[in-house]
Amino acid sequence: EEWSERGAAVSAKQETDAAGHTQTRLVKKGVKDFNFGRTLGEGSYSTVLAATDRQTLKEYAIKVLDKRHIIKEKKVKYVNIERDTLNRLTEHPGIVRLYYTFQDERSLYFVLDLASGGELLGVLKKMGSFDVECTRFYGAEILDSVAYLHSRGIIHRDLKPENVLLDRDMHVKITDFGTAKILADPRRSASGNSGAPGDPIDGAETDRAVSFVGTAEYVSPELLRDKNACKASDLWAFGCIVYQLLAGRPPFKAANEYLTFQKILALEYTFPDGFPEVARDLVERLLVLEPANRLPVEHIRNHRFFEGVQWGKGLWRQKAPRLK
Ligand SMILES: Nc1ncnc2c1ncn2[C@@H]1O[C@H](COP(=O)(O)OP(=O)(O)OP(=O)(O)O)[C@@H](O)[C@H]1O
Ligand SMILES: O=C(O)[C@@H]1CCC(=O)N(CCc2ccc(Cl)cc2)[C@H]1c1ccccc1Cl
Repeated sequence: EEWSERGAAVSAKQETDAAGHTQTRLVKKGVKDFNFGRTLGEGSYSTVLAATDRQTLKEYAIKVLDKRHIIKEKKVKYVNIERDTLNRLTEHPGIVRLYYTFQDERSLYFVLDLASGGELLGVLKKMGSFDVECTRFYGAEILDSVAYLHSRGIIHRDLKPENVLLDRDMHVKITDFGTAKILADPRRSASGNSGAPGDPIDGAETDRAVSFVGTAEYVSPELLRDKNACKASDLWAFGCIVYQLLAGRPPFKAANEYLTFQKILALEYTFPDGFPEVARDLVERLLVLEPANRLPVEHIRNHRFFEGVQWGKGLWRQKAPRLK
């Protein structure tokens, strides 16, 4: 049988010797336990391959990182953040799950859920834009997943349609946690900050210059202004995504990053004609400059736009709406 502790899974091999005594040897999974298939995609420091476990025939996505490249690019911190974050996010259907990690002399391997439906961005580009029903479904699954991240003290910090993957049943699988922020555990940190919206994040990062800013179109004003990300920063990005699904483009987009940042800080965006009123009200309550004044998760769940959505397990068991 297999069991995994702290993201490292070992499998037990039963062996019986000549005298009929059985031995249980603990064996860590490795490259040889998989048949590697097609390349699913490339990152700046990674290659993601489809792979099949040779014993269980289960399919995975295996993210392979070249150690030399990571060290040269000084990205070791991101690797450890990705591992620590994924190890904390173990039981939500909307988050790409890490089954185990292993390494060889050249590479690091993350064995992850296979999201064979590709990126939400790709689907959106093909459709142009989503109707209200599809936006409601994908918005609800993304929100439910973000609520889980926040409940585990994690801020994603780079939510965007590229990082919302889809599994084979077209349900959401959020990925890309190397740039996430793990809030100090309120029970442990002296500051006892609860990571409430607008609260500065735990001491570690605020002392140093913030090492990371998300993707221009989805960056929150507080990150641009005070270099501080908080849980409400993910809700800003969520507002941008809901807008983008319905409008077919993000609310803040300019010829270059600097002009995009200026639009964000000035809250300079408009709704296209025909943008559904009920969605407009929701977006206007999320794209608010002051993080503490953004609609919190529980109020978003109860917003008219999500009327009729079954939150909880029901959301993840229903069939994804046909994209039309
Ligand atoms: N679990 C997965 N299942 C299927 N495809 C995946 C999975 N994880 C990543 N991919 C695909 O592989 C590609 C590389 O992903 P990866 O997370 O390694 O890098 P990235 O975050 O996209 O790039 P960067 O590191 O530059 O931000 C992405 O385009 C993504 O669509
Ligand atoms: O936490 C873990 O899962 C182990 C712990 C033991 C270990 O040595 N590593 C690798 C640490 C590491 C990180 C970056 C580079 Cl470039 C090299 C090694 C960790 C690791 C192994 C495989 C894949 C990812 C990681 Cl972080």
